[in-house]
Amino acid sequence: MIRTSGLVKYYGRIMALQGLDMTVPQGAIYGFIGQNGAGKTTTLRILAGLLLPDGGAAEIAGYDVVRHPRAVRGVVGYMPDFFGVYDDLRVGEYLLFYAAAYGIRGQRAARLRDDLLELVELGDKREAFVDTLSRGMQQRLCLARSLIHDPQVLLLDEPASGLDPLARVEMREILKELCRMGKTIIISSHILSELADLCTHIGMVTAGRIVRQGLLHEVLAAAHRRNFIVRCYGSLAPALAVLEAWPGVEIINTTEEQVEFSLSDGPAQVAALLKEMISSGAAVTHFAETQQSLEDTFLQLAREGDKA
Ligand SMILES: Nc1ncnc2c1ncn2[C@@H]1O[C@H](COP(=O)(O)OP(=O)(O)OP(=O)(O)O)[C@@H](O)[C@H]1O
Repeated sequence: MIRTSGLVKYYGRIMALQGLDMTVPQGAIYGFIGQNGAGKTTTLRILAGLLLPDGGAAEIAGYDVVRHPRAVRGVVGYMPDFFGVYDDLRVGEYLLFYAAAYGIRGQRAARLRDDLLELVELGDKREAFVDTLSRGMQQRLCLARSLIHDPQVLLLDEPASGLDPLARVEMREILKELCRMGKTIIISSHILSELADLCTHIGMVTAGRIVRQGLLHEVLAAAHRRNFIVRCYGSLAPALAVLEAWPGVEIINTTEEQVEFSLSDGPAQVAALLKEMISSGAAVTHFAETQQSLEDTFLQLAREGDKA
């Protein structure tokens, strides 16, 4: 449905995209996760046909974004991370204005306006001035605007940014409804946990490259190193010496009381490691696994991506 290969984009000397390969299957809600400056907006703008790449290729619903920009704009709805609203324009007029830009007028436009306002739960705000809406309502109006030409694909740049928790839940419910309607959706965010219970797929971008992508649960499972904490009675040095020599161990943090480390091995290796610590003289009082948060998983993936 959406595919980029080796996508490259420069801003002057800055190489914002460094060969980005993205694959988004039809009907997916694809969480496009990356820290500030990773290249999310640049990728989405290229996919929306608003920016030309300097190298590589991108295709949406069979259309090449460089060779068929008009066709691409017809199948894509784009919601930017920053958008302006107009003074002295009512909510209903705002949507009619965008409908007219797509050549939709008259009764058809009025019906569309009402249906879209219903979908984004702004039915009772039709006559309100756009600049009096709350941030969450403006985001939903912008989403309605991006749906005006019934696009198959939605590109949403940080749609939940600046929203309070309730407004986030409302946005999430609308996106799930759009997914049920058969849309393919890319949502960018720098917060993995924000997308984890919404997305079917995930792509993690670091420094202009995708470092992991695929089904959400597969990406998380592949990334899932397990974190442990070990404490000793007396010196930690014997335990630390074993950890430093053990293949696959990454020491995360050492204090006077404890060592925190991560390991990707299964239970047999974990047991062997503990046994080795004890036989090398460590008086282990505590050896336990800690819960790794989604954010930790993301940071770890980003680190692994940087090393690759
Ligand atoms: N118009 C521009 N001129 C110069 N550099 C730019 C421009 N737009 C983006 N960049 C740079 O390109 C890189 C990627 O930026 P991009 O906005 O695509 O990242 P992002 O992942 O969307 O970040 P954010 O979450 O902060 O929006 C960054 O280093 C950024 O500073």
